[in-house]
Parts: sequence; structure tokens; C-alpha cells
Amino acid sequence: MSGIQPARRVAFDVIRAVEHDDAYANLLLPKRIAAARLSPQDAGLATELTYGTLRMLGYYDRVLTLAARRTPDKIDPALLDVLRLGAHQILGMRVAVHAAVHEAVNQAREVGSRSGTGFVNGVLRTLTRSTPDEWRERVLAETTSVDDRLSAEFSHPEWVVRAFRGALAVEGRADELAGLLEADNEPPRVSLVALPGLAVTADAVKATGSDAGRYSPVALTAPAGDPARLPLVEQGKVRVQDEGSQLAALALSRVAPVVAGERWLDMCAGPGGKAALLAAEAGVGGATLVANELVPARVGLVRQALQALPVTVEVRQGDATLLGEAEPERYDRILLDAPCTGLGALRRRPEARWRKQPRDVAELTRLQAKLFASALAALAPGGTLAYVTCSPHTAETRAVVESGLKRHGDGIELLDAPGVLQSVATAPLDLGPGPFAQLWPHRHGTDAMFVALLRKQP
Ligand SMILES: C[S@@+](CC[C@H](N)C(=O)[O-])C[C@H]1O[C@@H](n2cnc3c(N)ncnc32)[C@H](O)[C@@H]1O
Repeated sequence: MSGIQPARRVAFDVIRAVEHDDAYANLLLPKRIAAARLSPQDAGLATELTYGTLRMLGYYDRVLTLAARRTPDKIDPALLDVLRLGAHQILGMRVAVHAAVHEAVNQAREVGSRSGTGFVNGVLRTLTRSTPDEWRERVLAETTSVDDRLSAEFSHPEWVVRAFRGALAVEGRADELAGLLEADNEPPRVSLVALPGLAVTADAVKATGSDAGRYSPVALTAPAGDPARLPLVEQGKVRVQDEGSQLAALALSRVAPVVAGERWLDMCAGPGGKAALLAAEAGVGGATLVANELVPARVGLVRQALQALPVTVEVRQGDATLLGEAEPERYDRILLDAPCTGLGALRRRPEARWRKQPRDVAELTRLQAKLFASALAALAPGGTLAYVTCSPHTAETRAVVESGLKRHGDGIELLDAPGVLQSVATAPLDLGPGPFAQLWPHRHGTDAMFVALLRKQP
């Protein structure tokens, strides 16, 4: 097995699958870690190697272009991935430089030709001859504009840099852009949710030896180690869920006291994270929930997510754009957690920033507009709709709501989402001015969730 650490082998395989077969690192990595029976320590190392390399790929490609004196498209794809992983170890982790070069060379031997092995050896030795700061200076010296510089330094595509600046500028806080880009490159803190009616947050905090969450009243911060092994998680009473997602669901379930018998709808429920929290809240208040999802495989995930809950939820497979027409004015509370670019969750999906394209935004906004219109039609008089995205891109957030209201806004009132979120939260949130609420990784430590709340006149 030529002296390649198991963690490095797993990381390389996952990076190859992401680059070559369009695999998702967050789904594939846990499977490969389990198959390789990595110790918890090696699992942590494999995760850091995989996520770190994929996040910083744009930056490393710029360094490698300088070190190899050729652009990535002129390098054999498998050798390029060997180099990227080596670059992350040398420049990003700053440990065991000789081991990193040695292992990369062995890996190159496995995947490439003899000349490829020499090439990898030469390029990585070139990397080790300058400090990470010197490489950074060289890369930045080659940039051609402010956005190109931010794109290089923080390893984000330039169009994403522009989209983030636009979203922060709406709040008058464009000066936070570098902080946001930097936060996207940090591993997120793992948050758990104690599902109301199944677990009491304070008890769960004690039982798991964790801390209470930062903002969500039902959040706890996962202790070190694999959260899936915690007994409360195994029992389905506590789940892994970002605090931003928790706050978005609670903004709807706690916008007003629940009246027993209310009908709730989660229009786009897969894989079911928010549906589980809504179902728990509905159970406590005496409401019922319908969870709808288009993609059959994801309908299965919703069923699984709702299994341990003592409330009956109707899980349906269907196209939610048709729901408003099929069930006009039926639901008292609707969550429209719309399919989106996911640009607010780049910390968790390390390859997403390279895969998404500006054209995806145009396609998604058309779907979001249809879903929004359908949601308003399905909303009962006096009912509340939460329009949520895990993207801060203004085309997917406020623009969808504002243009939807122009066309279908008669009798619809925009609620003060920051005010509602603050009333739910356990600490001051520092949100921008209403009526829309935008959470941020750099400011809140959450995914960049957007929340708009709308009420139909009684
Ligand atoms: C952002 S995800 C929802 C996440 C979910 N609320 C959670 O917290 O786990 C959006 C979901 O919408 C689904 N979707 C896309 N188009 C849809 C449609 N026309 N009708 C219903 N669901 C749709 C996607 O398959 C995806 O599962």
C-alpha cells in the first residue's frame, strides 16, 4: 500500500469522485470513512483534508499555476488532484511537509505515469521552497481587480463575491465582505436541535455535555466527536441542525400562538430537517402538518426524519407549484424553504461554490417565483407564509418576494421578520433593517438563511 495514510487515501478518493463523477463530499465522505474503518482521529484528518482542499481549490489552482508554470487544464486531472491535496497540506495545514510530498509522490505513482510522479515531486518541492505568505503575495500580485483579488484570496468564484457584496450592501454592510468570505472557509460549528415535546433543551445540554446554542432556544452545540453516536441523537429526539435553520422554522411556528387544529404545510420538505422541527412544534400546539416534496428519494428522507416523532404528519410526493391551485386558502402556516443555489451554506458543501453557475440563479428564480405564487394561493385568510432560502443572493431572496408581491400581493402584508426572529432568539441578533431577515456565517455563525414572513388578511 506504498505508505499512503488511510485518511489521505480516503480524502483523495473523495476529491477524485467530486471532481470526476460530480459526487457530493458531504454524502460520500462519511461512507468512505466508515468503509475504511478510520479511527475518530483519522476521520477528522480525512475531513480536514477533503473539505480544506475542496474549499480552497480556486486558490490552490492559482498557486499551482505559478509553481508548475502551466494552467490546471494542462495537467492530468488525477495528478492535479494529487497536487491540490499536497498544496493543502503544505500551505493550508502547515504540517509534515516531507510526509506530504512523499505521500503525494506515492499517490501520483499509483494514478499516473513515471513522468507524472517526477512532475508532482518537482511542483510540490517548489511549493515547499517559499512560505505560505510568500505564495499568497505572489498570487495576489497577479490579480487584476478588487473582486479578482478577493476571489483569489478567499477562494470563491468572482460572481459569488459580487453576489455577496450585493446582499451585504443592502444592509449597508458591504465592508463585511472579506469577513464573510473568510468565514465560508472555516469548518462550521456543529449545532444540534432538541425537538420540543421530545427533549428539553436544558436536559439535553446536560445529558450530552454540550453548551446551549447561541441564538436558538432549542439549540445545543455538539460536543466533540461524532454526534450521531449520542444516545439522544440515536433516539431521534435531538438532531443535527444549523441554528439558522432552526430560527427560520421557529419564526413560522412561533410568529403567533398556535391555535389547536391549525393546518400547517411544508411545501418543499426534503430531506426533512425543518419538517421535523415544525412537526414537533405542531405537536406541542395541537396543529397538523403536511410535508410535501417533489423528488421521490427525498420523500423517503422526509419520512425517515419524521419517524421518531409522536405526531402524525402527512408526507406527500408532489409538485408544490401546483399546490395553490389544488388546495386554495387551505393552510394556516406555510413554510416555503425554496430550492436555491445554497450559496449560504458553502461551509458545509465545500465543492458547491465551484459547481454553481450564474445561469443556475436564473433557472432557480423562475421556480422560486412559481412556488411563491402557489404558496400565497394556498395560504388561508389570516395565515402566515415563511419564504426561506439558504442563499443570500438577492435575486433569490428579496427580489422573489418583491416581484411576487407586485403580481399577487393584494391583501398580503409583509411582517417584520427581524423582529419576529429576535423575539424567538435567546440573544441579540444584530440583523439588518426589516422587513426581511438575513443571517450570516461571519456575524451569526449560522448558514446565510434568508427569511421573509407574509400574512394574508383575515
Ligand atoms: C432547500 S430544500 C428544503 C430543505 C428542507 N426544508 C429541510 O430543512 O430539510 C428544497 C427542496 O425542494 C424540493 N423541490 C424542488 N422543486 C420542488 C417542487 N416543484 N415541489 C416540491 N418540492 C420541490 C427539492 O427537491 C428540495 O428537497
